[in-house]
Amino acid sequence: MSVQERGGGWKGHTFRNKVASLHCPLSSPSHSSPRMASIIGVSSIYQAPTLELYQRPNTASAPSVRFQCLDAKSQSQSHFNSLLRAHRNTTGPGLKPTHTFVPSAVATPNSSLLSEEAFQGLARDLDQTHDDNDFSHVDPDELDISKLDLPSRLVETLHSRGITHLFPIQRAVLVPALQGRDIIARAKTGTGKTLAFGIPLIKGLTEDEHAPSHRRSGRLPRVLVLAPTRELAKQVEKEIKESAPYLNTVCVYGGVSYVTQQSALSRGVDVVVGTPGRIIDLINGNSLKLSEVQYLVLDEADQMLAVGFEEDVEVILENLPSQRQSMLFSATMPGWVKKLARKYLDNPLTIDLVGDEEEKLAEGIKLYAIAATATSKRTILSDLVTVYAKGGKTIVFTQTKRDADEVSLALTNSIMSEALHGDISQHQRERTLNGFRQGKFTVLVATDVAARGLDIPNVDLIIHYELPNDPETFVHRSGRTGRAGKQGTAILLYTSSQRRTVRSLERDVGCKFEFTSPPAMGEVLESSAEQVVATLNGVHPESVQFFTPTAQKLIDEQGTSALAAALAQLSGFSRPPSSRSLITHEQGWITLQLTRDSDNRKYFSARSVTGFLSDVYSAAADEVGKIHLIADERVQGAVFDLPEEIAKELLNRDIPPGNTISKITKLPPLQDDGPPSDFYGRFSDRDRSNRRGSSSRGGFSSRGGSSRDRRGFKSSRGWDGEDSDDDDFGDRSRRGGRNFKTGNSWSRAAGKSSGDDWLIGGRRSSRPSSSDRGGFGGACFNCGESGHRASDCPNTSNRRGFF
Ligand SMILES: Nc1ncnc2c1ncn2[C@@H]1O[C@H](COP(=O)(O)OP(=O)(O)OP(=O)(O)O)[C@@H](O)[C@H]1O
Repeated sequence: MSVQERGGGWKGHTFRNKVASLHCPLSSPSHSSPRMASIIGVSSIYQAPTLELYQRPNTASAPSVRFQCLDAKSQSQSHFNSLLRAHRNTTGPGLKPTHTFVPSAVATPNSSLLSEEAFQGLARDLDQTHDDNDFSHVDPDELDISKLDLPSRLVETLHSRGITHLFPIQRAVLVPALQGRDIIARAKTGTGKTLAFGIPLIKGLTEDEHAPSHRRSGRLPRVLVLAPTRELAKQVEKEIKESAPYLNTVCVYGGVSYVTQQSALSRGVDVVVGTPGRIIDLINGNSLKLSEVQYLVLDEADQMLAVGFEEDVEVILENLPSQRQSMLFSATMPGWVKKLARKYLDNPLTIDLVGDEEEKLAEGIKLYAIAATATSKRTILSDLVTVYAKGGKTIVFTQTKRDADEVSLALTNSIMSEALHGDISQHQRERTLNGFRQGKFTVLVATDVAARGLDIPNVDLIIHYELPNDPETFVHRSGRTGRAGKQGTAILLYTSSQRRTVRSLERDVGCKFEFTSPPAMGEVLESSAEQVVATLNGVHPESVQFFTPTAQKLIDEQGTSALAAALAQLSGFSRPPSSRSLITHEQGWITLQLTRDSDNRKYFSARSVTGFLSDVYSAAADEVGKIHLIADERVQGAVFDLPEEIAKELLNRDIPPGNTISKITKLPPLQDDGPPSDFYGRFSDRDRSNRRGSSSRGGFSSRGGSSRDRRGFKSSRGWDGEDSDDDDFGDRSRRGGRNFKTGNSWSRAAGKSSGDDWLIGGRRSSRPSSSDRGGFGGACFNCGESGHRASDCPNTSNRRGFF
């Protein structure tokens, strides 16, 4: 412990290796200004900052500061008080408090608390005190829930759930919440926000519990938690119930009968968790009375806005007693949430564990980006699951309900999978989520309604089957893995015309993707075999005995190939995997590479490839699929797809000298995107919705409201028409609430409508093929001009000897 005197004031206290730095001297005579004394850092959250300005008698200047430490542990408090006494002794006796203020504080990601004034003052004042702000070492005792004076029943149940130490957001919220402060908080996904408000609420209710009025039947709720979706509400209920089974917690949400909820409420309740729509219905039906609510929690407040609950939320808040404590959790702070905080929260403390930190994702999530086309996505999906999830749980996010159904159906051939979206009945959703939680199936294909808040333990892999609507959605989707400090993987599938959007996503989210290719067949086979081997451990020893004699016989006869055959059969590869394009991943295609000697300075384009093919083997020119130029200035070359049989034949043909053609197993770096539109026949998303018979809405819809995202794009989901899943997970749509849809503009900006790769000479080309036209569509391989083959090249002077 040290007190440093500098220049008539004091600069900082080191307290049990942590720093409570108080910035003095207070040079301004106007000591009523909070700016005069700023707490620049408090390492222990137990030292909730109350700042008192002291005025020396008979002097108009140099007021002193007292920093009051409100600590859960009296020992710490008394230590700190002696520190303050020491300080007072150095500055003289007779100080009188003139002004007390409790600064709004902001907890930084390293879990220190900084006053807002201090934040502002930091840039101005922080000079040589950097070392003082190293808060990295936190006394483990401060996190140990058995040492925090929590009710023993709560500690026991938390322990039985494997929860022994607080997570940072819980640590940061606990003391101010116990002091009764209103709180606005934000932390990364999966970091334990539910218990951050849950633990102080449960403590408050548990201590009250012995009051007779709090045990009587028919008692009114003292806690109200508002959640934007039914699933989130149920999850909060589950977390509170599991942590405090002795309290009566009731969850109310739409889509199910009122009767059960009404009778649960009438029996007496401590905590009500629910979606705003159903809560209002129950208030109107006189089944829910909020007159005794002491604690309000608004979970995922910004999502309330996104799903159109803002009016309902305000109506509910108007109905609450004004004497209450409120906590608001929100990932972002749109205007409405700020307004809500100003109007309904009392001098809230802001606890922000994300701050300006660039990386908005929880640590431990490894990110990959893989280029794919609409067609190839389907083909590679099961390979991605096989290789990256390794038999664990995967959530695949689609934009539309229809895609969720279709993708799930397509996957079911190889991997057990279920869809989850707003068109599925509430009961079925619950069955699906329970089945997924329990591992009855391993792949959940969901629309964005499942992105926020859902806590499914041990999800190993997230696949963004389509680009998310906005960076926040990306963070929330990805945050379904890597929860509670675990590791996870998220893969973003994008079309080549979306590459720039992927780069913007990196900037916006502050993350880095590893750009990689879909798994090669060898990796898929290897992972499949590993997973099959892992399942062998689950075979009962008695069953093994039955098969041992046959196994022995097979090994004697065939050696290891017998076991290999069994593994191949169990992996679903009883037949060898057919060849697959490296570009589109379609089966039955082979990707070849053509390179031209670098001393040949002629212009090389995709048309040069078709020209080459028609000269060497015209069937290949007719059948060629995608062509991509190699992105290496030193190499004149391209990769292209051919049907398997044609490719084999081409490889047997003689080719002009100076050229090399080969089958490749890995793509070289390819030149970046072509035009951002696909005029070669893949359905753009707009086309796709028309194809499905969706009534085109003739542009972007915002159904009852519009807002702008931070790029200034008008919010709407645009193309998805009625198929988009704008969350029926709450009760909003039934109540006719306004439906703000954020951000599809972002994916529009992402080139969502444009879709496919640059395709020249493609077999899906809407342009007539060379045979249709009876002419030649490629460029002459000799002179580079279109309309003729190299063999017919009129530019004889340019003709190479070969022809
Ligand atoms: N202190 C703790 N120790 C161990 N596990 C914890 C602790 N606190 C919470 N958990 C577990 O961590 C998981 C994630 O918690 P929670 O769902 O509250 O996260 P969240 O921050 O609300 O996430 P999201 O932003 O995605 O909604 C839950 O399974 C929860 O039981």
